[in-house]
Parts: sequence; structure tokens; C-alpha cells
Amino acid sequence: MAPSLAVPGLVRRGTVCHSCLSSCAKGLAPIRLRHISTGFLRKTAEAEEQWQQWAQEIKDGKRPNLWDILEERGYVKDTAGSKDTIRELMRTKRIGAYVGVDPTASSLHVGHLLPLMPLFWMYMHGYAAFTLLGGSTVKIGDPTDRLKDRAVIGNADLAMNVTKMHYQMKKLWTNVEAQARRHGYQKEWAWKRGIVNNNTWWNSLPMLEVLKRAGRYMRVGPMLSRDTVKRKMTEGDGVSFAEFSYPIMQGWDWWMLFSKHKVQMQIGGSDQYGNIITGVDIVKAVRNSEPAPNLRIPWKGPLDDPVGFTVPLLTDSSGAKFGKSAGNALWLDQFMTSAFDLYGYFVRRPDADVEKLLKLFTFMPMEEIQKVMTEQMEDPSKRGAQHRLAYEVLTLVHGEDAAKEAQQQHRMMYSKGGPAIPSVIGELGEEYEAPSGKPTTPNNAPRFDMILPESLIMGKSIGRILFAAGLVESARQGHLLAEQQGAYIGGMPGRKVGQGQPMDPSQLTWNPIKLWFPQETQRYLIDGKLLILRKGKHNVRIIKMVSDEEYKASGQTYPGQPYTGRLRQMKELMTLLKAGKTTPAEVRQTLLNEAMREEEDGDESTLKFPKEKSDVEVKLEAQLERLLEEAESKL
Ligand SMILES: Nc1ncnc2c1ncn2[C@@H]1O[C@H](COP(=O)(O)OP(=O)(O)OP(=O)(O)O)[C@@H](O)[C@H]1O
Ligand SMILES: N[C@@H](Cc1ccc(O)cc1)C(=O)O
Repeated sequence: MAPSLAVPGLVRRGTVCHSCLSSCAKGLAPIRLRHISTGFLRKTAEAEEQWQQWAQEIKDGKRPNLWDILEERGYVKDTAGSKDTIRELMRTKRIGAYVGVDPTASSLHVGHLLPLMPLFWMYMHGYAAFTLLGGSTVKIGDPTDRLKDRAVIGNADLAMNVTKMHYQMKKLWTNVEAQARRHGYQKEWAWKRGIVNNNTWWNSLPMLEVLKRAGRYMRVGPMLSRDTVKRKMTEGDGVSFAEFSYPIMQGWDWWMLFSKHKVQMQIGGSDQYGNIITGVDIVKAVRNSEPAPNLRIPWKGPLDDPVGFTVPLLTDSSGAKFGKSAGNALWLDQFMTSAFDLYGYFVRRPDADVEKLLKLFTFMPMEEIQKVMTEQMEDPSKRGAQHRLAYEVLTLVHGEDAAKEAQQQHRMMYSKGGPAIPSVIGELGEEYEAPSGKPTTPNNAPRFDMILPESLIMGKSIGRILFAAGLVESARQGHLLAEQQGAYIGGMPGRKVGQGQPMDPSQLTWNPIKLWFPQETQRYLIDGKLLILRKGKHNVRIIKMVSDEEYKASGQTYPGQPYTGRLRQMKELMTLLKAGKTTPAEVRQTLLNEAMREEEDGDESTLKFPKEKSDVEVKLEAQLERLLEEAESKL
């Protein structure tokens, strides 16, 4: 086993401080011992040495500075800190950067990709990159550029948004790895990426700590004079104290990442400029107000300051920001905007915009973009550049298979005489099926959100619920899975059925499912209606419980639903027979066909035992037989 070292001055045995999230002399909350292995220290030192070598090569003009690449591709609108400082910082330090998104909707959209792209570029060039999910900030709501307060999000919606966005970010990161390989980048040990939820610190952060360390140094005058605050106060519905504090929360987030992961840079859309500027002040204030001398992060010069930049806003043809609030979002969830439609959006971009978009939304080198543009100019009618753009974006968002499929569908549709392919998402129910015979990956994972009826959730075993959710192939398999604790349920159980807070809706937590009594499941319901289940890494279901009437009206059925298979068929046949709408011969033929179909469906390689019939089935069969005999005797 590698020996482990406690770093003097930084680590005190057994203490990790809640407020700074690292081992801390104050030891506010003893949690665990932190060990740093010699292997880790050696690799860190090697990575630093390599970085300094590259820094020299950049200086000598032998290697490009990523900052120049970001500028050349059009990612930089405004900067917090001078461009020269940022350029030098990126040359000399392997800094970290982050982009934050509040889970105000259940999916990311194309507009979010714009600030995320430079973050992904940074990751591929060895910087630490973090996407932050604003599980706490969303509860306050960023007032930037709004005149009206944001509506409060209920617990069930919040849990849904947090779960879906978290998995979407995971999917994006997986695809970024693939893109890096595709574009010839070799992953190195020092590459670092992460998804963080600001709930992690806000849930246990004393208000006093924030007021004392940050609030004390933020002057109200400059905060009030921000355009967005002034406009909301004069033209909108005023600014609440909570909203006014929003930039402080965002700034504190930055401090958390700054102190723990050396995140010296924040990136956002151009509407985030004010928040980033405030964040710079907060990080500086909080770092200087650290009372424990051994925990102060030393400042040696401007290269130790936090910096940031904004990307230009992606707008629609009318100039409105692409996003949730404007209602024009193109979602990255393929069940909200199909891969076919997303591809179509990029294929329809005008010739005048396509080069700019290739630079912003792809990892293609500039020379390749120039080549594609030269070919485009030779024959613009082929829309070669647009197809390439759409293909690249789809590869990032949904993976290469989906990109190929969408491209093929579009080519077929628009080639002469090709069949028209509707932009449907899939047959009802189809989207809940995991790919058979293939491992489930983020790119082929079935649809997450579904509805199921109350009678099932409240009254049936967890095995049946797992089956109904499409996570296993039979109720029996569901029971086995629960027995082996091979599936998970979101959150902690509430104290009593229908009471308590089963899950912190702004943070995703998992517990192994056990074989429990049917009424146990209810303890995990969020807001009395939402259940979150998971099998394996990527098979997640966010189940909204609806009344049985609502479920019936939706026209959906779930696997294992009573009366949907043979039982329902027998009931229907009896009704038709009684009404004289079918003949006994037709009924017998239908039953025969069904029996033959069941035989055919069977797997011949396995020995089959006759299926045990339920009491209801036996009773129904006898009733039907009596009816048939009665009808036949009258013929
Ligand atoms: N159309 C866009 N172009 C560029 N950046 C965008 C766009 N939409 C969102 N962003 C950026 O993505 C990050 C997260 O944005 P946010 O969560 O506020 O989404 P949003 O869709 O802008 O929300 P809302 O419309 O409700 O304000 C921010 O940095 C924001 O500036
Ligand atoms: N305020 C950002 C989201 C965000 C949240 C928390 C952060 O730390 C950073 C960014 C927005 O609404 O777009």
C-alpha cells in the first residue's frame, strides 16, 4: 500500500471544515482523515513540471496559448481582468474554470452550450473544468435581465430538474471525452473535470459566515447601481432581498471552487458579466478575511486574482436570447427536442452564419473549417458546411451514432424521391425501452421521465414497480434485483408514510432498494408524487405518480398492468360476445391465434414450464367458456 502523508500546516488529523471544504485547523466539523499518497504528490509535481515546460514553449512561439485560440474562435465578449493578465495566467498556471447553470428547467438548451464550449476546450488542454448545478441558487433565482420575479419551483419539479440536468451534464462530459479522442487529444492524468452542486455547501453554511466574510465587504451603492437591479426596481416588480443577494451567493460558489479546486476563472453568457464582476470582489474579500493564518491563500500578484469572461449570447432570428425565458429554447434532451430536429436547426443556419457557428460549436481545427468553407463556396446548395456543423453538434450532444442517424435521415428526406421522415420522438412506450443486448450508455439510455398510476405505486411491491418502469423484464426479476440491492431509489425515506422530506429535492442522493413492504415505497415519494429509481449507471426513471383516472386517460399502459394482456383480452371478448358483436367461432380463432403467438415468442433453447395461471385468469377462462358454449348452443 502506498504510504500516506499528512501535509503539515494544512491537514489536522480527522478534521474537515464545513466552511472551507478542506481539512482545516478550525475543524468546525470532524468528518474524515485526509491522506495524500506519495504517488499523488509525485504525479502532481510531474504535471506541474510539464506545464512549466509548455509555458516556455508558448513563450518561444512553439505552442499556441489556448487564450488566443478562444479569442480567435469568437468565444470572448467581455473579460473580468485584463486580457493580458488572463493570457499570461493561462500560460503559466494550470488553473481551474467553471460554468454554472441553475436547474430552472428539466433540460439544458443550445444556448448553454456556448459558455460550456470554451470550458470543454480548456479541459482538453489540461485545465481543471467544472460544471456547477445551482441546486441552491435556483431557490432564489437570478434576477439578471428580468423584470418579473421568477416563479418558485416546487419540490417535485426541482428534484426532476436536478436529476435530469445532472445526468445531462454527465452525458455531455462523456461525449467531450470522446470528442477529445476524435480530435487527437490524449487524455492525461492531470486532466480534471467535475460536476458540483452548490447545495453541497449552502445546505450547511451559517449565514453569519457569509455576512462576516463576504457581506461586510460588499458595498450596497455599487450593487444598487447595476443596470439589471435598477431596471427591475424602476420598470419591473422590484427587487427582493433574496434576489439582491443572488450575486453574493454566486460569488461564494466561486470562492468554494477557488479554495478547493483552484478555480480561478468563471465563464458565463454575456448576461452574467455583472455576477462575474461581483464574484471577483467576493473571492478577493473572502480570501482576505480568512481568520486562520495557515489557511489564507497567499496573494503574490495579479496572477493570483480571480478572472472571468463572458461569451456572446446566441440569439434567434429576431435577436432574442435563446433560452427558457424567451420560450425559444432548443433542448439538449432528445425527448424534448428530437435529434432529428436539433440537426435540422443547424442545417437551416444561413450561409452567412455557418463559419462563425463552426468555430463556436465544434472542436474542428481552424484549417479544417477553412477547407469546409472553401467547399461550401464552390457549391452552397449542398449545404455541406451546415451538415458538418449539425453532425459535430449532434456528436457532442447525443453521440456519434445519433449524429449519423440524424444525418442519414436528413439526407434521405431531402434527396429526390426520398421518404419523408417525420420528426417524431418515437412510438409511445418505445422510448422507455433500454437497448436490448447492448450496454446502456448515456447516449442510448431510455427516457427518464414517465407517469405511473397511484394504485401501482401505493399498493404494489417494489419489484412490480421496477418492472412497470421498464427497469427489469418481469416482476420476479424486480424482486430479485431488490433482494440483491441492485437498484437505487432517490433520497432518504421520510419519517412516516406521506410525511417528512424524503429527498432534498435540490440534490441527488441514492439509496439501495431493499425488498420492503409495498407501503414502504411511499416514504420515498417527493412532494407525495415523485419517485426516482435507478438501475446500473445510466438507467434512471423519474416517475410522476398520477391518479388512476389520469393514467387511464393518458392511454398509456405499463408492463405488468393488470388486464392489459390476456385478461383484458378475455374481458373484451366476453363483452363483444354478450353484445352479439362477434361470433363464438371468431372468439375461438382469436384465442387460438393468441396461444400460437405465445408459443412462437418462446425461446426454444430453454426448457419451458407451463405458466402458472392466476386465480383471476382461471375464473375468467371458465366464464368465457360458459359464454361460448351458451352462444354455440343457440346457433
Ligand atoms: N442563448 C445563450 N447564449 C449564450 N449563453 C447563454 C444563452 N442562454 C444561456 N446562456 C448562459 O448559460 C448559463 C446558464 O444560463 P441560465 O441557467 O440562466 O439559462 P437561461 O436559459 O439563460 O435561463 P433564463 O432564460 O431562465 O434566464 C449562463 O452563463 C447564461 O448566460
Ligand atoms: N446565475 C447563473 C447560474 C449560476 C449559478 C451559480 C453559479 O455559481 C454560477 C452560475 C445563471 O442564471 O445563468
